[in-house]
This record gives sequence, structure tokens and C-alpha cells, in this order.
Amino acid sequence: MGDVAAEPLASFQGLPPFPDNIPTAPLVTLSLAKLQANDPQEVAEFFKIGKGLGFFYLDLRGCDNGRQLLHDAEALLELQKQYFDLPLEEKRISDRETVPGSDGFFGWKALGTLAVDKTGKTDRNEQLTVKKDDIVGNTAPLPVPELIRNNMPLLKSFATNAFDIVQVMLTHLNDQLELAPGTLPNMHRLYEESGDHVRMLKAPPAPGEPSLSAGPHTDFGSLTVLFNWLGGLQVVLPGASKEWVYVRPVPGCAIVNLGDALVKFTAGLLRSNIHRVMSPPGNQASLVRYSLVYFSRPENAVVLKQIKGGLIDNQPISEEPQEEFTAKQWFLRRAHLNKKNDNWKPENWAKSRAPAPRSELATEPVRRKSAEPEVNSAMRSLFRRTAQPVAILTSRHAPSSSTPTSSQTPAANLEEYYHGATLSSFTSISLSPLPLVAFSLHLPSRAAQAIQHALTSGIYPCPSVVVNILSASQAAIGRHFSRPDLWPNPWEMHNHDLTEEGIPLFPDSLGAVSCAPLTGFGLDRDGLKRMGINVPQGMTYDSEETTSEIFIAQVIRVELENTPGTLPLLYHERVFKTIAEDIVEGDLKLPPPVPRERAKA
Ligand SMILES: O=C(O)CCC(=O)C(=O)O
Ligand SMILES: [Fe+2]
Repeated sequence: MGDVAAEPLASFQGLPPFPDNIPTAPLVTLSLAKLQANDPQEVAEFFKIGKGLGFFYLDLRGCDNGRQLLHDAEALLELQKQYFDLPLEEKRISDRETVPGSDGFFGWKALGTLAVDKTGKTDRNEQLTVKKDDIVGNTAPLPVPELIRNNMPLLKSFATNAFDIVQVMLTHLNDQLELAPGTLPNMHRLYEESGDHVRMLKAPPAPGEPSLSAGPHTDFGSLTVLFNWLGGLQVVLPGASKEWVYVRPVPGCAIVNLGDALVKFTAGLLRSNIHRVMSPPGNQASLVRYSLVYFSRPENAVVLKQIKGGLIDNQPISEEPQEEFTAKQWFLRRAHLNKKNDNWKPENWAKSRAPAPRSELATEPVRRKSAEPEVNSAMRSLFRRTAQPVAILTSRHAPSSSTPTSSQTPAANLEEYYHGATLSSFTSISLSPLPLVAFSLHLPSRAAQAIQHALTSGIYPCPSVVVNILSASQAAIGRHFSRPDLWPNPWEMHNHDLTEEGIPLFPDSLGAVSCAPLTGFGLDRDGLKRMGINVPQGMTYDSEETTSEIFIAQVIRVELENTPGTLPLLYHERVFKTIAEDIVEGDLKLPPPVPRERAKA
């Protein structure tokens, strides 16, 4: 390994700059040197990112192997420029669709052979995928053009260096997860066969309308080490309004992300983030875009299932059935599903993108023979997986004062003046003879007290509460109002309007309704008793015995309905999400609907 420290990154010179006026992903930069030196802060930050965004910059400049990797990446950029310019016949020597031993995956991929969306639109990138096993001699190498064969030492230097750096990161993840020493690194050994590979990608210039060169996906493997020179890579920031933002290429840094295998091993404790490749931004769009990747995967024979032990045992879904795919079956299944060939179907695209949900991977659904006390945890587990709308109930409690208007909101202690509470459930229950909604609140709750106050005031129907059904952009509001301490003061933080009755309303909501509560039932023992339901003494399904109150309210006015395309905020598996894809119904082949007989007047 020569002294490469002083060499400038020539590859960035002369490129049009990445624009400064577009939103970019706020990726944290971790230092490889610090990770290698077991710096506790750096390691803790790495683990945090692994559980969060799943993407970061890895600064390679502070240590020899990092600098060597950078140096090799520069050389491979030059090599791939030459490679992709070879005549088609030469590249076809390694065509993955025809070359024996390629598994239809390793080798050359022609432009436009994968679907980038469910309509079957095709990709805009050409690739060469060189197997780590070919590079280090675990397998008889696939045919490649002479140019590549002559550069095998360079590919080997790059692959083995990237491999070592991945091992450092796997070791830290292993230790942070408190797994038995070596568990994760030993599932990724250099001289065992795996799907690890070096990939070079070329996307042709894309002036004009921005277009996708690679569709949205998560990476299938464990860790990905990526080199970008031009922009184009985009990620979705979690919690935000599903907006795609560019990842700015940073000289001296690789972009590292976690893949599905780590998600499966850790039952979702670690995250693989969705990403895609768009045309480069601004003036960069008129250039050919190259990228270079080292993909690390578990060894072919490793079964992708939850690892037992350490922090993973605390994962809520750990009791669910484990899927039976080996690492090799998994990545081949995913890689083949989105090929745009004669077998392509719209639903293949969806299957090839997201990590298959656990229910899909399970060999059989679980038939539970639940008896208490298991019914409580089984019900909790099932409903956690049911996406729920997120709604905030707002009200005002100042019975003696006049209705405030936006221009004269009470100056001090708004939190004592207005109530806001996240509803634990909300649904519409009828339109006629009355438009009714039902919602429940966990007790104790000041909002429940305020409603009880309204119910006993004798004025019916009194529009004393607003239900704000949150949109995907309002995760912060959902979070703030679910805090029992309501701190920091949510009214100061979130813009709100007032209804005719002076009740706060969040204008960015999906929609909001003014309601008059008509009746409420406590769901504790006493409340149930009042409804004629007796709970036998000594019987409880939950050691915590939390209670709530359910209300039925009449909708007096729909105060707000946001523009079409506004996405809902949903609560699913204990995190905020929004909807992703329409279900493709093309294959359902239902008979046409039979017209209902009109009711006789
Ligand atoms: O080209 C890039 O920047 C990213 C490519 C990528 O995400 C992939 O090949 O999985
Ligand atoms: Fe990727």
C-alpha cells in the first residue's frame, strides 16, 4: 500500500458543482479512523444511525486503508469509463442473461432491463457486477473483457479493503447489539461464498425532465459502501412528508447504508432505508453519471432470520415465525422479480422493492389458541400491526371567558386555555340518521374532563371539540400532543387557526371536524358496570390495567379538508408512517358489481 495521503481527488475536478439551493439529506459524517480506534462516541453514533436513517458518510481520509480505498475508487472510476465505452459485443461476453454461472445476476446488465416502478417503466443504467468470490478465487471466474481481467489486482485491492472496512462496522454493530462476540462478522467471511460484489454503474446524461435511473429500493445485503461523484442518489427522510432528497457527494467520503439482511437479523432493530437514483441535479444532469459500489451480503448458506440474543431479544415482534430463505435465495429472488422480461408482472415490482413483510415470509400464519392472559399481548401485537389514523382532539376550557379570536389569543399560558390530546382511537361510525364519530382517550385526561364538563352543561349539540386528522407532514404535532407533560408548549410550536367557537385547528391537517360529544363511557370496571358488563373479581387481562373512555360525538361541521394528494399520518408498529403504494388489482378478476335493488320508498 503506497502513501496515497497526499494525492488530490482528481476525479471531482472539473465537474459542475452540486447545486447549493436544493434540499439535501442531512447525513452524519463518521470517521473510519475513529471507528477503527473504537472511539466510544463514534461507535455510539454509528449504532444510533443504524437504528435510524440507516445512511451516513464515512470519512476515509484519516487512515491508511481508508485512503487506499479512496485511491482505488479513483482508479476504478477511470477503468469504468473505459469499460462502458467498449463495443457492445465485448460487454456481452459477460451478459448476465446468457452467461452460465451468472445466476442471472453477476456480470453485465444492459441499460433498461429492470422495472423502476409498478407500471413497468425501465431503468436508465448499465452495470457491471463482479463477484467477490471471483475476485478472491473462491469460484471459477465468469468471463469478462480483457480490460477487466487485466485490472483484477485493482478490483482485488478495492474489494478486500472494502471488505475489511465492512468487517470493522459489523463488529461494532455486533457489540452494540450485545451479541455473542463475532456473531455478525462470522456470517460474512471472505473465503466463504457470498453475494458480495463490486458494481460499477453508468447512467447516460439526462438533460430535460428529471427521470429515474434506478427505482426506489432497499439494498438486499448487509452493508453497502458507495462512491458517488455526481448527485442523483436520493433518500426519503423518515418522519417527513415522504419527500425524496438528494444525497450530496462529498470528496473523501463513501456513502454507507444498511441493507435488509441486517433488518432481518435484528427483527427490525436496525433499518435499511429506501433510496433511488434520479437524474443528477442542475447542470450536472448533462453529464454521464458513474457510481461504484461494494455490496456486502451474508454468506450464501446463512438463513436470514432473527438472531437470538442481546438487544434483539427485546424486539416486540420476536415471537413471530421466522422465514426460511438463505441469503442467496433472498437476493436472487429480489433481483429477479423486477427484471423487465416476459415474466414481469406489476406485483413483482412491489415484491422486489421492499423487504418482504414478516407475514409474507412466514411459512404459515399463526393460529393462536389464545386464552387469557395471552389474549392481551396477542391483541396488542396484532393491533400494533394495523395502521391507525393519528388524530388530535382540541378543545378550549374557559367557560367564563368570551370566545377568543386569532387576533386576540390569550397572551399567557395558552396550554391552560386550550386542550390538545392524541386520540387512542378514532373512526367514523355513521352518516345517518346522525353523522357520528367515535373516539377514545386514555385516562387520566384533561380533554376527557373537558368533554364531561360539556356533556353535563345541558346544551346539545354543542360543538365543543375539534378532531384534527393529521397528515403525513404532522408527525411532530402527533408526537408533541402525545406527551403527558405537553412540553415544550405545543401551542407555541405549531401554527393553529381557530374555529367559529374559538377551538384550535391545525391548518395542515388532512382534515378536521367540529364535533359535539353526545355520550361517553368509561371502560374501567365501574364504567363497564354502568353499561351492564360485569368484570369478575380478580380477573384482569393486563397487569397495568390502563383505562380509557370512549365517546360518541356528532359532526357539526367539516372544518377543513386538505387538497387531494395530502397523505395521512398513520401509526404502525409504534412509528409514524404514511401510505406507500396502491394495491395492484389487475389480477383480481372480480365479476362486475351487481346493482343493488333500490329500496322501495
Ligand atoms: O448509483 C448510486 O448512487 C446508487 C446505486 C444503488 O443504490 C444500488 O445499486 O443499489
Ligand atoms: Fe441501492
